Amino acid sequence: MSVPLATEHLCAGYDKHQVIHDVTLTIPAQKTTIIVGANGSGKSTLLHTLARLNPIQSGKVFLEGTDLSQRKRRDVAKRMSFLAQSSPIPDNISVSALVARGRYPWQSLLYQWSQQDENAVNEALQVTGLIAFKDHPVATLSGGQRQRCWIAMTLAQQTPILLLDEPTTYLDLRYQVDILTLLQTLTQQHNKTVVMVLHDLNFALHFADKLLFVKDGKVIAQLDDANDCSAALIEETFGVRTHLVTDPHTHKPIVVPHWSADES
Ligand SMILES: Nc1ncnc2c1ncn2[C@@H]1O[C@H](COP(=O)(O)OP(=O)(O)OP(=O)(O)O)[C@@H](O)[C@H]1O
Repeated sequence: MSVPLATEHLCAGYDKHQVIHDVTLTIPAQKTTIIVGANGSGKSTLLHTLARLNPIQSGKVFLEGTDLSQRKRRDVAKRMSFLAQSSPIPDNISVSALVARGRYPWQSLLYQWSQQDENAVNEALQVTGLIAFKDHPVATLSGGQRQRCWIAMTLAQQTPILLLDEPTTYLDLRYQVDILTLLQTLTQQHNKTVVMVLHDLNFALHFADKLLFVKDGKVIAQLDDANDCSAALIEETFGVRTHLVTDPHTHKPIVVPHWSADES
């Protein structure tokens, strides 16, 4: 099985401003990789660069063992989908029409809308709990429901690799758990590879098979086991003092911030 995504000495950013510095990493196949780090540390820039939405300044990104920059656009879109932090909603678009946009790499002049496209859209609506809203205009939905539409669109693309930038933004606790569980099911039962940025450290520690800690544009730790996370690493990454306790059910760590200077 080839490595879905990897970087070698990757440097990336905006014009002359370098944000990502010399990052070498591998994304494991059919697992969930979660990128964590402070605001402005470069998580989104890294994810965008993996998705080829940001130019590489130096170094390389490899998609399934081949140089990403050499792959054709449509070919990349069949292998890898990307959910941005926020996107403008097209005017008057319905939920099912937005989700159907996820099918774009599979369409061509010769190959128009098919039963397979219809099934992919319905399945994506089903798993995100949106069937009842399929004919509603997206603009009339709540922030959380809209977010589920975007996730459904990403799922409808039916790619083996999914990159998601903070997919649980706006979601209440139930849908945060539901969406992260759904993404976990995709890796465990449907052979998908998921890479996402997540702000909630406890969800990250629970759901990640691999954790990437980003600080000042560098990946300062790549953990294959959440139990290798330490309060020292969290303090280095976020500048916050914490202690870790073990969840008695999952045996995974839970991060508890030190609420006052008295806690040492
Ligand atoms: N389009 C852009 N043009 C120029 N600079 C940008 C752009 N997007 C981000 N940056 C800069 O790159 C740096 C990293 O930003 P990035 O969005 O990657 O961080 P992040 O870790 O995802 O932050 P957050 O947690 O707040 O979403 C910041 O200094 C930011 O100002």
